Amino acid sequence: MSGQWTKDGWRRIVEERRGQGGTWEDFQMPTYPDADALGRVETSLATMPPLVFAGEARTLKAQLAKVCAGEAFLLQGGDCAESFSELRADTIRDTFRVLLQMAVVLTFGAALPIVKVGRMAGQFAKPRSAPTEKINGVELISYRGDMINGPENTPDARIPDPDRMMRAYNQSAATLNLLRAFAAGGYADLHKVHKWTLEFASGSPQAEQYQGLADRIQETLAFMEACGLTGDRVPQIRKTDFFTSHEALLLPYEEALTRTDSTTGEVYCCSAHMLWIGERTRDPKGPHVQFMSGIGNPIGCKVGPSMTTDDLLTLCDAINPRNEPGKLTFIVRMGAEKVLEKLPALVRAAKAEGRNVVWACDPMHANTIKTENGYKTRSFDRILDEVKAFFAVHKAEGTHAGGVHFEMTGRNVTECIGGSQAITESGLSEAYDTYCDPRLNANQSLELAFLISEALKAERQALAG
Ligand SMILES: O=C[C@H](O)[C@H](O)COP(=O)(O)O
Ligand SMILES: C=C(OP(=O)(O)O)C(=O)O
Repeated sequence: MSGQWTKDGWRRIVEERRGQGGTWEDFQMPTYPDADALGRVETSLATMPPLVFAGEARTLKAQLAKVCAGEAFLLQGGDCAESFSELRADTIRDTFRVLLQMAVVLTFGAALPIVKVGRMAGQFAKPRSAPTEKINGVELISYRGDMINGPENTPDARIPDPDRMMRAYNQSAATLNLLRAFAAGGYADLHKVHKWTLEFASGSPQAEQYQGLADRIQETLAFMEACGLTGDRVPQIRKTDFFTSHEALLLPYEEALTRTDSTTGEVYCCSAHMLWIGERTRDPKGPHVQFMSGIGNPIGCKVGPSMTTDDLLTLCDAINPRNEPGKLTFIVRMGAEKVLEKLPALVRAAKAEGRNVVWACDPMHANTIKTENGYKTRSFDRILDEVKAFFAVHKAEGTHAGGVHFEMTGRNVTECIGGSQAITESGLSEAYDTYCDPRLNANQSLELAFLISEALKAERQALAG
């Protein structure tokens, strides 16, 4: 990137493309019909309080540095797309508690701290394969997430509306407020490990397996307390760190929430602790990489099968020029076979060049299929295959399989097929509620966590010889 970075520098790239006949949609952003209204929203967002504090983003970076060193494991998960109509305390709580359950399960397998990052409190913008979609024979502007336009199948709903950014900001603030309260206010206390089981999940094989684990944790806590190691002395027993993340796709919003940290003079995007760049917008010369190259937050970057080693190293230079551990997480989403074929060269190149990166596996995005009855879905087995392949590559390369990234929900949806609940294609219609892509439900998420936990345990035992 040439010249001094500024938070609006990405606009030059968009304008240059527009000068050549391109559009905002070329960069997965909308063309707003009312430019004045957009300007007004940007100005007022820029005066709103930040959603996160830069010091929290640095804490996450420090925890991710431990992942980079093989001393921790990253669990990142949440909705494909958050929605305005589903802002409810129980929805937030249910996703949060499944993430807590998964973290407990993974801690046992990895014998490592689990860094917990939600796709929550800001995941409102979606990249799409096409600018329009045909619904019941009518061509509509594609739905791009509640922060941009509405999901209803009418031409009016699909018009990009900048006021939606303000609503996304407010919903993110409310969600984050509750997440902070849950994380530090007693809900995440390990003594409550039994209470985290969701009512509808009780009786399932995962719930039973989880209850067994919860019993062991209760016994361990009683033993620790007998030894004087109470929650007052070990704060991790009573509360947890929980961070937020989303795809930083809508750059006018991200720019408006970008601030200079008064304690360090560094610039942070204060819309979330961690931001990621999507597979469709990771062009090293594109506006998204340009924007992300100047902010101090930990950054994720999706890595699909077309990633070249040159681009990977260029992205390291652009996003992490100081080669800080914990700054850059590559989130690999290739599909099971392609991971085995394409990931080794990328891992080898980063290793040979001494690049400090976290490697995480997103087994969702390259495994989407469309069923005969018209649903987008993902198969539990394919998801598991991709995770296994990701672990196998890192084992062979002598690198740390650092984490996992899921689209999941704490609700009892039927969007992905398979798992021990054996959801079938014909059963998808029972509770198919996603606004974009299919999510794992609570049981499937926990089941996957147990299977990954076994893989982590095997890795640990193999290393111990
Ligand atoms: O979550 C990822 C993308 O937004 C999503 O897969 C795009 O879906 P589409 O191919 O239906 O546009
Ligand atoms: C759009 C997403 O993923 P990808 O960029 O990998 O397709 C996502 O994670 O929501």
